[in-house]
Amino acid sequence: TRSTRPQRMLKAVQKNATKGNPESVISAIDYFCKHSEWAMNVGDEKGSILDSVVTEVNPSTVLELGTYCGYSTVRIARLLSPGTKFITLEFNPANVTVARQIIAHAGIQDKVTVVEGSSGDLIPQMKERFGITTFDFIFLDHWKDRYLPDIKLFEECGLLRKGSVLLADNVICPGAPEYLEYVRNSPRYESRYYPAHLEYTKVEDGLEKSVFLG
Ligand SMILES: Nc1ncnc2c1ncn2CCOCCNC(=O)c1cc(-c2ccc(F)cc2)cc(O)c1O
Ligand SMILES: [Mg+2]
Repeated sequence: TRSTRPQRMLKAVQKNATKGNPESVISAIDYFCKHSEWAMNVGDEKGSILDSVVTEVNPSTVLELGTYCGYSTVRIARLLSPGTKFITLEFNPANVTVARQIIAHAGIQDKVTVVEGSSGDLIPQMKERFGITTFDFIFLDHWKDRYLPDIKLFEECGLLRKGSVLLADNVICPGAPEYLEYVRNSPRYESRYYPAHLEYTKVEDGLEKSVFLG
């Protein structure tokens, strides 16, 4: 049967990227998406903003919601200090399989744990299953209508501390209007919008960075 887009992306990485070199994996995926097939990776423009926020926060604990093929996972992991606890959640088992292989090709498999499941089920398990007290940095890139319920879940589960940074992809396209309204109007967050474009297109999109104030 016909391969899937993530499988074709994996083949492109295995063919064009140098094993153990995260930068070459990132470039190979961006090249594939620009010249072969568009895919919903955060991409290079928004990816550079992601890089700068991760570098600024220098987190000890990281959570990513929505691994997909592992592109942003590799972007984040390559910037983390040794010993950082990094967990990424992916709902689709076929994507988990592809992501693990792309992450392994980049050589950062020891820096991150890929967990299969939905955010609503897994977030309440973070403390008991992974020994997390709070997350320093959270990247939201999963179902856009889960952003708001999940940020409330983080609060309820005591997974945020004063200064925790949440960075949300696609707040314009596909959009997360209820999430934006919440973080921009809540006294418990300091929010800032980073304008950019939908990955590999000229369509307007951007990232919202929200700092939990405690
Ligand atoms: N652990 C978890 N818990 C819950 N749900 C989970 C999960 N893990 C995965 N999922 C399921 C959702 O995963 C994918 C979410 N991402 C997107 O849908 C997305 C879509 C576009 C896009 C598409 C078409 C256009 F025309 C324009 C834009 C662009 C993006 O940058 C996107 O990120
Ligand atoms: Mg996205």
